[in-house]
Amino acid sequence: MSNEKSYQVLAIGTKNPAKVHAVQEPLIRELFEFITVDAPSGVSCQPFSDEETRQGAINRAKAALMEANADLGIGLEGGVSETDSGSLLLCNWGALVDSKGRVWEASGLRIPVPADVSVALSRGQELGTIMDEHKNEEGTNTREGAVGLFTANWVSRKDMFSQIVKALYGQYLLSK
Ligand SMILES: O=P(O)(O)OP(=O)(O)OP(=O)(O)OC[C@H]1O[C@@H](n2cnc3c(O)ncnc32)[C@H](O)[C@@H]1O
Ligand SMILES: [Mg+2]
Repeated sequence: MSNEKSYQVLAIGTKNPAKVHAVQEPLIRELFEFITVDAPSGVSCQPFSDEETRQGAINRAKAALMEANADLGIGLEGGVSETDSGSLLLCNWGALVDSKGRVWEASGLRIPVPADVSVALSRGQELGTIMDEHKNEEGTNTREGAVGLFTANWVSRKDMFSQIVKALYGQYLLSK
């Protein structure tokens, strides 16, 4: 008789290292084989509402699961949402799906987008591009992200998405 435990395949619907590490770090002791998939979000590159961002996360999770023929799929999506007064908030969503079609959702930290960045977003620029120009660097979205820049690096993009991942996985465990 074998004592070996079986690994489940968890497909992560992105190749962005900030998001991939946000999934791998909290789940490192769980029995998962991780596969990264460049999954389409099915929404705009820069989601502009809570609902669009949430839908992007669900679409990515489902596409990753299908593509990798995995047991579980996870999607993480960043966007902005408008408040009643017209200002913008950074918003972030995650979704976990299983092969039976069940879906778990969680959203993360919301933080105001500074006025000058909001103006650039309203002109149609993508947040990642605006952040890169601001820092005069490339690929800030794969590292600290906008949330890092807006919090003096007290919260990184990975930390923020990790909390979403923990909330997703906890809900999934409770449902088993
Ligand atoms: O490869 P993917 O997974 O698409 O990674 P991404 O960085 O493009 O991530 P999203 O599509 O989820 O994010 C939408 C846009 O918001 C940007 N962004 C950067 N930092 C962010 C943050 O902390 N929160 C939300 N969005 C952020 C991101 O670069 C995109 O322009
Ligand atoms: Mg993107």
